Formats: sequence, structure tokens, C-alpha cells
Amino acid sequence: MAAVIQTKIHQNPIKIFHGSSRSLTNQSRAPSRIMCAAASPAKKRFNIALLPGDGIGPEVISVAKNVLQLAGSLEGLEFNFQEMPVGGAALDLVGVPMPEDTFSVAKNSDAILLGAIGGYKWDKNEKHLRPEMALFYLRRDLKVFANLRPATVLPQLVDASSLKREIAEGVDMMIVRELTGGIYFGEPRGIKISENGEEVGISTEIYAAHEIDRIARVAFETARKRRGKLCSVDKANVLDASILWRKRVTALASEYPDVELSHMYVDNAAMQLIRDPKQFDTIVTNNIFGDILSDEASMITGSIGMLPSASLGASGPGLFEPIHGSAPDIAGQDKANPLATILSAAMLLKYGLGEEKAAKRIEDAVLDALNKGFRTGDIYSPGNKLVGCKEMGEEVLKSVDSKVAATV
Ligand SMILES: NC(=O)c1ccc[n+]([C@@H]2O[C@H](COP(=O)([O-])OP(=O)(O)OC[C@H]3O[C@@H](n4cnc5c(N)ncnc54)[C@H](O)[C@@H]3O)[C@@H](O)[C@H]2O)c1
Ligand SMILES: CC(C)[C@H](C(=O)O)[C@@H](O)C(=O)O
Ligand SMILES: [Mg+2]
Repeated sequence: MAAVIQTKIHQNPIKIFHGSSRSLTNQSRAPSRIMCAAASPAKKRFNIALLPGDGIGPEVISVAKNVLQLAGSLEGLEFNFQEMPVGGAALDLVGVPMPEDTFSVAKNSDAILLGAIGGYKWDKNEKHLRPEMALFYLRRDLKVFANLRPATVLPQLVDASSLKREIAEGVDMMIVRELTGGIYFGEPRGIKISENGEEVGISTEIYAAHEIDRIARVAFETARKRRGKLCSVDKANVLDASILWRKRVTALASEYPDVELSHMYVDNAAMQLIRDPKQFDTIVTNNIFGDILSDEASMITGSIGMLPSASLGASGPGLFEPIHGSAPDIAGQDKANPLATILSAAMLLKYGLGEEKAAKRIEDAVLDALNKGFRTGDIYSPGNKLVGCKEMGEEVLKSVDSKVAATV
């Protein structure tokens, strides 16, 4: 599997951005040149786990799957899709949010494309039976600690931004969110009874040095390939976990002399994102700050329906999903913007499978559909053509098919 970035942990070189080794096996299982001499060239085969989930999840996944399939086939890739229930859909089917079969298919795939999880129906479930737990199990057990959330204002969508044109235009940042640690997973946690008999809710923000180092390295490497600026966002004026975070990130900076490192408190960062988002190139931050800041950044780009993500570990398949949720308020109405999921499929190709050409086909097709004026409701502005989720998907498919490289 093609590694996109190499890094070091404790001086041992390891691959950071790659999918499982299954694809290599699959390639070797592909028909040999001699056998196929008269037919088309041997195709690379990949197993993709599709986890549609809940709400708008199935709507956006069905569209993204078609786009992935077509873009891949034009680059000689063949996908074996296996669709499995997760979240509320799995709770309804088998009583747990992450069935063993689903995890096993995901773990043994080359990459996972997930829609969204959650919904009103399960909101009152006990915590371990909430759909969202599936996400935690997946992220934790696949060890995908590095979550890349790019927020780019496309020229076609400047008017859809919540910010004024002159502030939004040209924004292009990458949020590197730590995904398997911090307050989401820290112990102790739970709702307990205190000594005076009162209920107390406990969540613990905790980071070990190695967890900070490995995400910081991913962020330095990412910044190095972008504009060379890294801003580490923390709350080191208050939180002990952030004090250690800042110390470790600072200590690593000498290994990346070509990257300009700065630090910012998270409250200021939330404000600066709105005041002057162009100051940011790469941001590295902990699990919860990354969750919040990426939703904020999405509105600079026009909509949360535009932001894809890639979650990557040191080995095994990557997990690719839009940053948005199941949007129960618009589910089943063909109103969802599928572009975040389609762009997540592009990230799957690029970071998960190392198939940059196929990824570029998808990115170009998205730009082409936007250039032609197609807009779902969340990114609509007067003068454009309002379409639903399915039609947007069909337009992107047409653009992939026409092999037109969009001019931005
Ligand atoms: N990764 C995930 O699966 C994920 C992420 C966030 C929230 N959730 C879950 O989703 C459920 C709803 O959460 P929420 O309402 O806070 O967040 P949400 O992201 O689902 O929706 C927030 C708002 O954004 C809109 N929106 C979201 N995605 C859109 C899209 N693709 N196109 C157009 N509009 C879109 C929704 O209609 C809604 O008004 C909850 O159960 C939550 O836990 C799941
Ligand atoms: C649904 C929720 C558990 C999840 C998170 O907080 O990580 C979501 O908001 C996200 O951004 O992927
Ligand atoms: Mg979130």
C-alpha cells in the first residue's frame, strides 16, 4: 500500500497514512498479464466497507458509492463493496450499535466509507446503547488517531460562506484532530454518586506524551507539505493536559525547522477563525477542540455539507466520513448535500488507497458540477440551480464520466 507520509515514533520509521495491506494481496490475486493479454489491463481490486448509518447517511453514501465506483473504474480500479449496518440502524437490527460482523468487515477491508450515525429515536438510550458509541468503537479499535479535516473555500462557493467575501475568499486550512484520546476516552468517566449522595458526571481530559507526539508529527508533516505553518490549539492556560500538549509540540518543532509553529488558546482560535481565517494553514488540536472548531470552519466554506474527513492510523484501513451528522431534520427528504461524502470518497482514494489520479477525478468533477451552477439548499445562492441530493450526485457522476478537468 502506498504510504503518503512517513514519520517516526521513538525513532522507528513507521508509515502513517495508508490503508491495509489487503490491496497488495488483492493486486497479486488479479489475473496475470499473460492470462489477460487479449483483454483489458489487470484491474487493481479493493474491498471497501460501506457503513451508511442513519438519517441522511444512506442517502449520501448511495450517491458517493456510485461516484467512487465510476472514478475508480476509469483508473482501472475495481471495488468490492460490502455494506454493513452501524449505529441506530444496527441497534434496530441486532440490538447493538457496532455488531461484531460490521467491525470485522470494516477491519478487514482496505478502506471504510461511513455516512453518519445517530437520531432522535435513540437519543434516550443508555449511553452504551447510543448509536454514537459505534463511532468510538470504530475509531478506538481501528486505532485511527489522526483525523484530517480540510476546510477550503471553493471560489464557486464564496457567496455561500457565512462570512463576508473578502474574509472567506482564499481560505484553505487543514485541521488535524487527535481522534482516539482526550476527554472522549479518558478515565475516570461516567455518572457516579458522590459522598454526599449527589449525582456527578465525570469526563477526564487526559493525554499521554506518546499520543501528543504522534499527532503532532502528523501535523508537522502535513504542514510541511502545505504552506509550512502549524498552529497548535490548546487551553494551556488552564488544563494540565494542554500544558503537556504544548510542551511536547514545542519540543518536536526543532525536528521541523521548515515549519513555523505557533500556539493559540482555543477560545481565541474560535474567534480568530471568524475574524481572519486566512491566517491558518494547518491546525493541530485535541479531540474535543477539533470536533468543535471543524464544525465552525465548515461554515466558512459554505456548509457543514461540504467538509470531508480522513481518519488514519499507523496500520490498517482508514475511516472516511463527512464531518456532519445524520441531520434528522432533513433526513429522507432528498435535501442533503452529498459533496462532503463524495469528497470523503476522494480522500479514501488518496490517503487510504494511494490512488491520487482517481481522487483527482472526483475533486475535479465536484468543481465541475459547482461550475455548472448545481447547488443543494445548504449552499444555494440566487442565480444557481437548486437540486436535491440525488440530482447533485447524478451531476457529479456526469462530470466524472465526461472526464472534464474543471478550471477553477
Ligand atoms: N460522524 C457522525 O456520524 C456524526 C457527526 C455529528 C453528529 N452526529 C449525530 O447526528 C445527529 C444529529 O446531530 P446534529 O443535528 O447536532 O448535527 P448534524 O451535523 O447532523 O446537523 C446539523 C445541521 O446541519 C445540517 N446538515 C448536516 N449535514 C448536512 C448535509 N450533508 N447537507 C445539508 N445540511 C446538513 C442539518 O440539517 C442540521 O440543520 C446526532 O445524533 C449526533 O450525535 C453524528
Ligand atoms: C457524533 C460525534 C460522536 C462525533 C464526534 O464528536 O467526534 C461527531 O461530532 C464528529 O465530528 O465526528
Ligand atoms: Mg462533530
